[in-house]
Amino acid sequence: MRIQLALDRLNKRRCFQLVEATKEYVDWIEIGTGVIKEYGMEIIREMKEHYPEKVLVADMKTCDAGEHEAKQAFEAGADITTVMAFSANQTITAMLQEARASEKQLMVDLLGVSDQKRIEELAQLGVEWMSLHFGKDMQQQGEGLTEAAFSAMKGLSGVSVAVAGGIAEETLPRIMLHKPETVIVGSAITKAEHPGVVARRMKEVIEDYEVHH
Ligand SMILES: O=C(CO)[C@H](O)[C@H](O)COP(=O)(O)O
Repeated sequence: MRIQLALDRLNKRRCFQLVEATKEYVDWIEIGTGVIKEYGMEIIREMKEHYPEKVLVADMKTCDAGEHEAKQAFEAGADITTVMAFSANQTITAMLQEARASEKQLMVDLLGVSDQKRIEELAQLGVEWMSLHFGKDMQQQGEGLTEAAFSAMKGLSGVSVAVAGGIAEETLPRIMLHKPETVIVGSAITKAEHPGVVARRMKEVIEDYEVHH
């Protein structure tokens, strides 16, 4: 299990400070959608230049014009770009083709999509990464990702799972039970008084779980 640090609702300077403070404990770096809207592809380029060893996720949340947006993200240095699960199959297929041509990857964001048929259809299209996502605004009310959401992912062959949405030190143990390949953590680290300390503790919790399971 790896940690993907999600950089959302932050200015560029703070994004770089947070990566510097947590880089020993996080595996992947995500430039959040709002940060991309603010700074464009430039921040993807700069982050990759500073941290070439890190897998860089551009959370483009594409929903149309897939080929163009995948090219944009990959050419800027992203290793993974994201697309919304409700997008047309043509969008997803075009992005998968771009990803394969550049030897990069596509992650499908399941925000708002829980239909088993759609999830299976995505797998059949050749999607290799899906993220179960409990949205920021939904986090104001509700208990987070349900067992049903995790169940929908069971039995899909060739699909790696990421989980996102309000994951914190307290909720991490419940998430780990489902053994996702990637745990996406934003605010719990980026809004912490000591981001490096929280990232280290979360990494330790994961490592400890992996030793014992
Ligand atoms: O994609 C996102 C928001 O759309 C975030 O990256 C994801 O939800 C993780 O952030 P947080 O831990 O703060 O919820």
